[in-house]
Amino acid sequence: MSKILVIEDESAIRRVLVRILREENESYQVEEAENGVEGLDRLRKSDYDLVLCDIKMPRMDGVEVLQEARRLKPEVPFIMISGHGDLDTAVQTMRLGAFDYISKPPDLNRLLTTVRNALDRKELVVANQMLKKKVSKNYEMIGESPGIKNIKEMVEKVAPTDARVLITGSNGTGKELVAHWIHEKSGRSTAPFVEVNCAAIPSELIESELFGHVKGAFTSAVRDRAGKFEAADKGTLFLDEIGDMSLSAQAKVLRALQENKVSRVGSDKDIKVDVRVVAATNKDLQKEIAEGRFREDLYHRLAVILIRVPDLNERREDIPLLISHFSGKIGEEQGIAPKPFSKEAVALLQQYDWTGNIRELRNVVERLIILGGKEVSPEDVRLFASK
Ligand SMILES: Nc1ncnc2c1ncn2[C@@H]1O[C@H](COP(=O)(O)OP(=O)(O)OP(=O)(O)O)[C@@H](O)[C@H]1O
Repeated sequence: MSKILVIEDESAIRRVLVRILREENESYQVEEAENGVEGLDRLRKSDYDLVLCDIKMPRMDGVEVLQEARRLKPEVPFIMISGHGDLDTAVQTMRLGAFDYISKPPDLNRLLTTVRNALDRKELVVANQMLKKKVSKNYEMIGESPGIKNIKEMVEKVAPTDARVLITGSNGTGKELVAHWIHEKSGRSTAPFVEVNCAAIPSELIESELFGHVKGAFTSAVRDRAGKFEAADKGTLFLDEIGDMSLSAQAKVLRALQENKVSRVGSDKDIKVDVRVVAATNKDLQKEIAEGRFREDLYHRLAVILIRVPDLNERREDIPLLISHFSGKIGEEQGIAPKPFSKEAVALLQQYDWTGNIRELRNVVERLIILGGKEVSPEDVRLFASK
């Protein structure tokens, strides 16, 4: 069902529009308003999939209605109805965000095609928004501590730029989460987020993984293959555990960053790439540089912006929020209601030594949900939360 609102002061035209729409499709639920003020009022109180709005009306004209509606409900498409003499205004309304305009007296075919197109677009916009919400919910960053607030502020500022970011912190502190966030909040969010765990790939394969290879470049290269830099074109490449990358791969990454070009292993053809690199490490890269294991020039290329994710032990005030967040999530995954934790149990968990590891905390919460009583008690924590 599609809910359509017709805002038109001339009753004859309003009636024609309403009738045409109702006859066209039984699933169109059409409502009417006889002036802009009433139209906006309806728009405030109810959700519509489409608005048809006259431009010239007494009290409040169509342009004003459109502007206010863009503020209130920007996802609702507007089709403007223009009479003699306001064609220029009709064109202008497109710049203000109107989907399209039709002229009076309305041409039946044009009207119905425009209505269908606008409704299709609305569906797409809504589906897209839902998808985005789902994604950003998955990467929700829980915490109200100054450390987390600071990271959220930095992400807001840094994400829309193309600046490279180096994220540091111990294991399981949430570095990958921060990288996802930077991508989601950037202009690159519709392009891929590609992750490479540099520590998990044997050093002899890392170059081919990152840059691809051509057939015959080495024994197992039986066909041409694109690397992760190419896969991340227009998007974000997340180089996790960058401190574990071999020196020869580092040299190639440096070149890719300097020239925005890569070449596949075994080929000297350059391929242009547009990639934002976000890297992460749990190592002290200054120490790695001092000991000759990490290139200083690469460090400076990567660490334009530095984000340090604090250990959980440095932000214990976030532990109760994380416990209830994980309890809800685990309940959702297992199709059960979230299990309550007693205040004392939470307080006890808050004192544990977690170093940085949020993953560890999640595991403990899961264990307590499975093994603990109806309400998780300090006794349960003592029994089951040992690491
Ligand atoms: N602030 C947070 N709020 C909610 N969940 C979090 C938060 N930080 C981390 N997590 C969750 O904890 C787990 C570990 O986080 P993540 O993988 O981002 O850490 P990491 O620092 O990249 O780990 P590693 O060093 O092992 O690569 C993930 O499941 C992540 O969703």
